Amino acid sequence: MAPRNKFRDLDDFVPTISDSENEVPDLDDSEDESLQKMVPKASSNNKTKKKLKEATIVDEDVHEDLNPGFKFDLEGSEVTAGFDGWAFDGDKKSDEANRDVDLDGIIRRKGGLIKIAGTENSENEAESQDEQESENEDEDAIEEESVMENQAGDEDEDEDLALDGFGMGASGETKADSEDEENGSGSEESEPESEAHIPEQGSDGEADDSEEAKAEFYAPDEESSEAKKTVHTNFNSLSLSRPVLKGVGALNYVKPSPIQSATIPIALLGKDIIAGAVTGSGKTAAYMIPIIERLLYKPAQVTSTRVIVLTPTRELAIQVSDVGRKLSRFVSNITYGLAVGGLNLRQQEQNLRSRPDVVIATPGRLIDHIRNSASFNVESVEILVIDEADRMLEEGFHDELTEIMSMIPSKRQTLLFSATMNAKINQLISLSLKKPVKIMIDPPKQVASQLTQEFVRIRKREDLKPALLFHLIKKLDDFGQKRIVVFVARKEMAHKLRIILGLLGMKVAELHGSLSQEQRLGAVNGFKTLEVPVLICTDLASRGLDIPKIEFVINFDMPKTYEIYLHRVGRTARAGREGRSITFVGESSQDRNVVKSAIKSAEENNTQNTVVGRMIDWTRVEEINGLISNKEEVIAEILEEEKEEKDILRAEMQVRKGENLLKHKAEISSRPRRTWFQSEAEKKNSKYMQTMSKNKKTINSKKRKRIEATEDRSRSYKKTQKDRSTDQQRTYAKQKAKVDAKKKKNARK
Ligand SMILES: Nc1ncnc2c1ncn2[C@@H]1O[C@H](COP(=O)(O)OP(=O)(O)OP(=O)(O)O)[C@@H](O)[C@H]1O
Repeated sequence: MAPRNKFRDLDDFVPTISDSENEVPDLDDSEDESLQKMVPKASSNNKTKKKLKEATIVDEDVHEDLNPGFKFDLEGSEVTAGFDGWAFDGDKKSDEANRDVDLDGIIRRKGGLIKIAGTENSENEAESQDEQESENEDEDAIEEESVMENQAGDEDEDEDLALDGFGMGASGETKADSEDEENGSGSEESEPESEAHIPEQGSDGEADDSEEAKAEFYAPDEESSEAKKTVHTNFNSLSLSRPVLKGVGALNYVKPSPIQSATIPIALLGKDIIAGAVTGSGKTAAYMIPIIERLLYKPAQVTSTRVIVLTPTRELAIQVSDVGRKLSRFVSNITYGLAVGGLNLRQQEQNLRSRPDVVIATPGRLIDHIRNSASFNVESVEILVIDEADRMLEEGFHDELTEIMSMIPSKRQTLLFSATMNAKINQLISLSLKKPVKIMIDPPKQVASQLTQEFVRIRKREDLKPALLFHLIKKLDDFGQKRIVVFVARKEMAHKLRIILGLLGMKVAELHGSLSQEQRLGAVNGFKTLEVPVLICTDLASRGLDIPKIEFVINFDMPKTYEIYLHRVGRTARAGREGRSITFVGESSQDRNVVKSAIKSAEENNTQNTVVGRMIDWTRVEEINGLISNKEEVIAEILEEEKEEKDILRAEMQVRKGENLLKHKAEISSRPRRTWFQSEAEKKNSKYMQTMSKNKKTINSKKRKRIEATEDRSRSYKKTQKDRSTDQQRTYAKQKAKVDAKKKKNARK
């Protein structure tokens, strides 16, 4: 029989999974549990029901399965959805719905994706891999120099890597320079995809919490220092049950990471926790292990959702569910469910109907399911985890979190995990934590110790960046055996780079918010299997992406803040492995500040030797750029062709949608309308109000009236079923005409 949890004997054991009042059951015979607590009370959650009634009713999302895929508009700034790609394939759409433009096919037709003359480094030609590697090493030796070493006497202005980090004043103040930003990516048309909302650390303008406030809010400091002091050198000493230990062992975890060692015992005690540890330090298992351990003791007969894990992105949710399933693979009766946007709503509904023990959710979709999915409820939730808590509290999830808090029982255990934890007490209060134990591992502003950080100063060669990227990828891994993640600020750039590199013979994948669910899954899975070893992504993918062995992270565009930089480079050098980041540095103060912070942090942590400058053979890069310049026209043609194909696909989709509508009209109109938490306009307003209150600015009456007017407008008119039906028929007719015209045109070609 599996060992019992030693904490059960402790006086201060606070139960969360409802085994508490009774004897500890045997693992394989949990029928002697008290049932009452697990049975949802009929009278509970009146508040929820009231809110349900009051909820705004908007259009039914009856055709979400017919999503025609993403439209890539290089002129616009369309963002369709947050990232949700992960190793999840339980939610496949029909082949018809999956049809997508074959961009690689177009690139190939235009002469790309084959090795083209002039793109190979001379040293690579007709040489064995060994020979090439040794040459690369030689060249690397020339290319790399320590940023920390003063290159006195070297007058070459471009390659002079000075003690202060490219003459950028690294050892000076890291505060934003007062001078104007003169370059950077200001020439781009649209907003960066997701960076803007991540505030600079310490720049939130809120005063630090007073000592008295902290003493009142948090558990005594001794509890957290005691937890950190007691280092568990193996999982056995954490008093976990055998099936859990087997699950941990199957993942090859030998030793608990510091955050796991400190938090697992406290979580097993049922206490609330606020935990922070650097990215890649094993936070997911730090909360999943105690959850699984506690679920072992749940009553067998009653199915109910006992644990909710909230994450900001669908990708992270899917990843957490993956880790949970793996860790509990030797536990027979733990079930998981997902409630995340972007995946098939009806399939999720079906799954949630069985009331899985653990539901991993993004906030909006969770609210949707609580309101609209028959027989799913959260009345028996006993543990709530908020992953990436800092981001959740910062990024406009406030209203959703408040709503969720009002729906789940207040008698629960709450666990907050984050890579950084800047949230102030007044932000945390709404989460109704009970004397949380605060456990912060590692100084927050630090990269993994096995990470080598390289910087390349771009100066006025912004336009050479695509060529430089190609040159670097070839140098780092000409044989496609290593995974390289490239971060860019905008999805348009990710797309364009895919085409440019494709035309130079290099197949790469893109990952950003304008892709459909299937495209994202395809990109991530192809990258995981090394089918496509280079993944170009925006910051949507910079958090939570845990793919084993990413060797290199290239920051094609410098992130806005050092915090985002930490998240990006945290994709490599995970769990004690080695990794390398290469960052292109422009001349803007923003770029300089990130370099300064990296160097300063390395100095403080005595890891100066891990920050190096990379010197570049710019002549070679210029040559590659020449090849790219010759292809401007082809690039434009590819984009045009892609757009046309997308238009056709979309139009065909509309036609099918129209046909379906007509065919299933009666059934569709008989479905109950879904209710939504907030309309888009309400959400925008709410975010605006939050920003205003955060910035402590008062809104003048004019602005307030304008906001109220928008709010009223968004609520005053709701489409009727008839309106919708007329709209759809009109669209159907239009799209059909369009498709016919296109088909005719193509036939003439
Ligand atoms: N005790 C352990 N021993 C070895 N590897 C571990 C251990 N715990 C976790 N890992 C591995 O470390 C990697 C990072 O873990 P995880 O994604 O949970 O980190 P994280 O702190 O949540 O990162 P992020 O903040 O980026 O989400 C994963 O591949 C995970 O399997």
